[in-house]
Amino acid sequence: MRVLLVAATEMEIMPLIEQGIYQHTNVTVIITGVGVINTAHSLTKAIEAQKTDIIIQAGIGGAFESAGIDVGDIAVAKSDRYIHTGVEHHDFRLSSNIHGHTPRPGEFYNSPLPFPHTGGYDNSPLSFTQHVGYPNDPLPFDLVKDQPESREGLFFLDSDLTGKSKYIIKNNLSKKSLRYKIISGDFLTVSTITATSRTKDALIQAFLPCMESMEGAAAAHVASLYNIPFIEIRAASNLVGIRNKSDWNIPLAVERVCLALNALLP
Ligand SMILES: O=C(O)c1cccc(C(=O)CC[C@H]2O[C@@H](n3cnc4c(=O)[nH]cnc43)[C@H](O)[C@@H]2O)c1
Repeated sequence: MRVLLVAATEMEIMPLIEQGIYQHTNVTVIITGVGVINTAHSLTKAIEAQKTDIIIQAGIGGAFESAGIDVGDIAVAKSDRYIHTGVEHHDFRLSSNIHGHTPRPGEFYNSPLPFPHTGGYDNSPLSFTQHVGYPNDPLPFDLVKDQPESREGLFFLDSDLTGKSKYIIKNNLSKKSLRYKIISGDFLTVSTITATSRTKDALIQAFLPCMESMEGAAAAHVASLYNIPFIEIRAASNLVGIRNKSDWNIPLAVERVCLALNALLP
C-alpha cells in the first residue's frame, strides 16, 4: 500500500524524519507549506506523479477546549470544513427580542445600543443583530460534484477509516504510560488563526468543532476530487482563542502526533 504522508512543515513530523521516514519504501512524505493553497498545490502534484492508495495528513492544531481536549491531546478528523465557504447573510437584522426572529447558530448579537435608535426601521429603541459569518448559507453549486455538503465547504472523512485509526493509535499508545486523550471529531480549516474569544465562541456555536488548522479541508478536498481515502490526525499545540504563546506547547504536540503516526504507518 502506497501512503502519502502530508504535513505543512518539516517541524511537525521532525521525529519521524530523524527516524528515517524518507527512506521508508511505502511512504512518500510531502511537506506542503502552510495554508490551503500550498496544500492543494503540493498534494495535487504528488498524486499526479505517483500511485497513491491513502493520504494521511498530520500536524499540530488548535484545540477547542469545549470538545474536552487540551494541549498535547490527539484528534482524528471525522470531517473538515472551510469555515468561509457559502453565501453571506445580511450584515444587520433586527433583533429577535423585538421582532421574534429566531437566531441561527453562529449569529452574534451585539448588546443593545445605549441610546434609542431613531430613523431606519420603526423609530423604536432597537438593538441590532450582527452576524459574524458562521455558518454561511450553502453555495448554490457543489464544490465537488455530487457532494452536496461541499456547498458548505464541508468534507466528510471515511468513518470506518477514522474509527480504525483512532482504535489503532489508542491501543498502541496505551502501552506507553502517557497522560493524554484521543478523540475523533469535526475539524475546521481557517486562513486566519482564531485569536479572540468572540470568534472562538461563534465557531463553537456554529460547528461544535474539536480542532482548528490551516490545511485540513484543502487536503480533504483534493483527496475527494481524486477519490483517495484520507485520514487527518493532529495533536493540539494550543487552545483556540486568545493567543498567548506562553501557553503553547509545540514540542509536545509534535511528539504526540508522531507517536500516533508511528502507530499507524505500515
Ligand atoms: O506565532 C508563532 O511564532 C508561531 C510559531 C510556530 C507555529 C505557529 C503557528 O501558528 C502554526 C501554524 C501551523 O500550525 C497549525 N496550527 C496550530 N495551531 C493552530 C491554531 O490555533 N489555528 C490554526 N492553525 C493552527 C496550522 O495548521 C499551521 O500549519 C506560530
